[in-house]
Amino acid sequence: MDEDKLKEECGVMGVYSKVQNVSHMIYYGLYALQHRGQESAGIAVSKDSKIDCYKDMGLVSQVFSDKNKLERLEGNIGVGHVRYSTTGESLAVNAQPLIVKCKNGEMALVHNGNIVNAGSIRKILESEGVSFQTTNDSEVMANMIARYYKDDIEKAIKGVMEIVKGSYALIIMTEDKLIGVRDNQGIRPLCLGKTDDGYVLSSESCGLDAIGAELVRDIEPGEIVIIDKNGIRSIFNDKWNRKKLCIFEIIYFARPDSIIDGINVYSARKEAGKILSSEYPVDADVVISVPDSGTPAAIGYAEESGIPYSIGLIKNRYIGRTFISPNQKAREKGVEIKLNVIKENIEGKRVVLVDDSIVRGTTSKRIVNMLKKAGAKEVHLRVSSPSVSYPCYFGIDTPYRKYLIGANKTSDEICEMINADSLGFLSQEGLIKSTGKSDQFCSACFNGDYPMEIPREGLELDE
Ligand SMILES: O=P(O)(O)OC[C@H]1O[C@H](OP(=O)(O)OP(=O)(O)O)[C@H](O)[C@@H]1O
Ligand SMILES: NC(=O)CC[C@H](N)C(=O)O
Ligand SMILES: [Mg+2]
Repeated sequence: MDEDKLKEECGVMGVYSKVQNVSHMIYYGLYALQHRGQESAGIAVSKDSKIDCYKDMGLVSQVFSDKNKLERLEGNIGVGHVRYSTTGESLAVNAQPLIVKCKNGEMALVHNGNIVNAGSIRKILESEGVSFQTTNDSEVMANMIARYYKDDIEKAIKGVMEIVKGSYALIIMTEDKLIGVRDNQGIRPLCLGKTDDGYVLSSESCGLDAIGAELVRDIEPGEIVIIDKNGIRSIFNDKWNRKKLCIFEIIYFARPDSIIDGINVYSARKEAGKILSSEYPVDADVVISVPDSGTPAAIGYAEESGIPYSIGLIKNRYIGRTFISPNQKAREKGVEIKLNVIKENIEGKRVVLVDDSIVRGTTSKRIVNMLKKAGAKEVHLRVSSPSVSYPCYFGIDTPYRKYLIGANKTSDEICEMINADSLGFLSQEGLIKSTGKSDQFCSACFNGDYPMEIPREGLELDE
């Protein structure tokens, strides 16, 4: 894993229509899911037993800037992907959808998640004569499904689900079917929507909203949902379906206008801010957020504490969500380009600064100093999640453990390092409470309690 990356995800989208071409719908859906991955984008459609695909490096709008590329993708079933790599470099060859040969011709697959035993499965498949076009883990799943696809694809998928370890929200397209799959613990999200003439699968419900589809429900852990000309049906790989949704989806990844597993992301973030205020109250004059993802929690903190909310930092909207830079110095400069202070709102004031998470500490260190330089009298940092102390092996590109500030420093040490007047992290109990659900989450980044055993090869990420 590249030590300079922050963290993101991948977004998947699939549309089945009885009557119309779907590439435009997938395009707009991916546009809404852009925050989940900014490295590459692609769309594949199926028509007359033939799959057409276009993918490249860049944002959705850049990859499809020439609208002819979209026009040429004709078909009434389609899948799309926005990628942030976890396994396999960030190269065009690793962009998705992946197209592989199978029983009746071809199938396309898009994947969000990370397979922790992909390396050993890959070796077995290679020894059986399977050749790979990419270095990513998603192709291991695609090739395995294709290989076991003898009579029906559902059986093949079920078989693969028993062997593959890790997290996956998959959408698979064959010549006549659109299939959604969620891993046995539902670590990564996937939801189902309905249009007038068909169905949609999307990583988040904001992808459905973008194309006017109605949210029907979330795909269950271990569920395989099959959409074809006969309608929709599901089968279950019910071996271990114990829900373990990635809590970081709720804290940071997902868009606040999404609903995931029945959790309204905006409300959960706001509630986290309220709980944070009761866990770590402070006398102050103003509450400000670190935009964008810290804003709902800051509003909650202000509401609960009675301290007025104001805008203290402006984010340059032309800078991507996660600022990726070649080295730490550039990354620190990056925070200054990305965020700037509104001096009159903080000058001479005791400021409560609310962010959703601290990973390396780059953002908070820089911002506290920016605020002090601009005249803030005191800066009290409040973080609406616990301290990130363990790496993720299931799709979140958190850095090596040695770069995780929470793995190496106590809260007091972090406070001193970032030059804040006080620091408070939301408790794990407070975080779970903010979701309004019982504990059905993977919170391994905070407590090291991983949802499955991680094979030796998976741990290589942390070496
Ligand atoms: O401690 P650090 O390593 O600096 O990482 C934590 C920061 O990164 C994320 O924001 P990001 O800039 O990725 O996106 P956002 O604009 O959506 O908040 C997160 O919201 C924190 O602000
Ligand atoms: N972030 C993701 O979900 C990435 C999917 C897949 N592991 C890849 O590297 O392409
Ligand atoms: Mg942020």
